[in-house]
Amino acid sequence: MPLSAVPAPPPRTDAGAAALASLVGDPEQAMLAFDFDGTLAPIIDDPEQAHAHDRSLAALQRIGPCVGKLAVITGRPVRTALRLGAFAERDGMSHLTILGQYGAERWDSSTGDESVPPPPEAVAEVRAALPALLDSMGLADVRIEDKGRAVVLHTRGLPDPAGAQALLEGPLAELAEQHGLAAEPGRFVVEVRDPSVDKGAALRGLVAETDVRTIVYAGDDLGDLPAYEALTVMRDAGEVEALLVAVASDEQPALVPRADVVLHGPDELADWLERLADALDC
Ligand SMILES: O=P(O)(O)OC[C@H]1O[C@H](O[C@H]2O[C@H](CO)[C@@H](O)[C@H](O)[C@H]2O)[C@H](O)[C@@H](O)[C@@H]1O
Repeated sequence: MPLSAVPAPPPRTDAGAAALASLVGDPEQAMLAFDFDGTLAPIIDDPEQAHAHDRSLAALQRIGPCVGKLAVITGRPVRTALRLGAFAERDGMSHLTILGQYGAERWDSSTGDESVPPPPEAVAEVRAALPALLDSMGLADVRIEDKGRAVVLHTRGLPDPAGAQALLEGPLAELAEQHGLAAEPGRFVVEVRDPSVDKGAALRGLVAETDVRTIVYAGDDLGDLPAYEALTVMRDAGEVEALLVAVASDEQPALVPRADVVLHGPDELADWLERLADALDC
């Protein structure tokens, strides 16, 4: 692959460079998979107002027809991801699968079919207990996002978001455990949900059914670590080539040491995707 065909910055690992060469050399055998918030969509205070980055979407519309698979693997419900990314209305996305709520939900652009199983009753029980708990902790201003299968407590926008999150983690873990759920931390959020689904299993399932050889995965937060882990295991076993992209932030550096390519925020991901579209000549 000529140097000019490598989207900058080049991978800092040999395994990442090999995966990028495979992607550019044989895009039909490749899957590009993305987290949504903090990766495709810039982080903002109100989760209802988040939107996918225009330039990333435009680049993906160019890239989509050239590759075997596009995927969005997100903590968002699929219907929310569809609304915030307007994925169903876009050209070039005929190979897109959205796996929502960490893989519990699914939508495929090729058929328009969506699978949204009913939420566990335990989540509604936790949701009902939250106002009293937050009141008792002096944290009544915490934003509650009810996703049906999960409930998310947001501390972004509070005067001390990190302090409020630290205060919440213990009591929420206890409440979640009482209901057979788990409290998972993220970027100024704690999410109470069923821990039996994760992005690693979701990604593995999609790889198994699509027969792709090269996978790119881009993420920014702790919920993306299982996808990194799954790809690392598959790569080390020689099953796939994998390129791990970290969309890094001061808030969450956990993915950086494990990434092949480190980008700083969704704007830099948009730049990288535009260069990739040029390299693929799509
Ligand atoms: O898997 P993802 O697509 O990254 O979804 C994970 C969670 O992201 C959302 O929260 C994050 O984005 C918000 C909007 O920018 C921001 O306010 C918050 O601080 C971030 O943590 C979302 O609201 C959650 O439901 C997702 O679980």
